Amino acid sequence: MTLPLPQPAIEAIIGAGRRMDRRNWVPATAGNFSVRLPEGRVAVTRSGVHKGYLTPEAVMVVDLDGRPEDAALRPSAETLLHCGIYRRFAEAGAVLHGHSIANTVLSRRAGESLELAGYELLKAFPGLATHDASVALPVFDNDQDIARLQAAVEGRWAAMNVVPPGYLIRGHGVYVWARDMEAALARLEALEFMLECELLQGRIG
Ligand SMILES: CSCCC(=O)C(=O)COP(=O)(O)O
Ligand SMILES: [Zn+2]
Repeated sequence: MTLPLPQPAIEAIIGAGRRMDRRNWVPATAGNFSVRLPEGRVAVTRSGVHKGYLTPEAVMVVDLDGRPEDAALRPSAETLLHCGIYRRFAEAGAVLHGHSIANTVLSRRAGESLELAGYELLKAFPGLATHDASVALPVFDNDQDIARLQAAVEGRWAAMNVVPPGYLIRGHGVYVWARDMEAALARLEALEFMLECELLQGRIG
């Protein structure tokens, strides 16, 4: 017997899409979102829909290996990246992926990581109580083979002492996670704010 998809998870995902669309972070059908459910289940957006106009039917359930409960439905093409986050970080309750202009442009110019330092909004990241700090966001080369991309992400995580709750994919977008959807949105907004600052600073020199 299949368990129901809880209404709060559906509402959190639809609300995230609307909020990110208002900021132009999910153009065309870009972006995907998920919420961890009990019993090893994950609510995730279906593939190929506009994330600013999600309906309850656009949210489905997969397991922690990305297998859909309803084989007739196609989950996000990037579901394995969401599942990788939930498998690795027990505290992760929601994952957001967006394609902003700032994260796309800056990730194309970055090396293996992008450092954000001296921003008050760094406090949106765990363990940073002051602006006098920095976060090195990992940057991964884009790859249409999502299982291979997830393997690269896991390889980098394994070599890090502290893993920041986010990363960039070059020329593609950002992934951010937190304990729940509200916290993930706050973290994403803080991160995108800092990325926009970096972009503007690059323009004015
Ligand atoms: C037109 S966006 C290309 C795919 C992508 O990067 C994305 O975020 C959306 O893919 P999904 O399968 O989740 O709709
Ligand atoms: Zn994407």
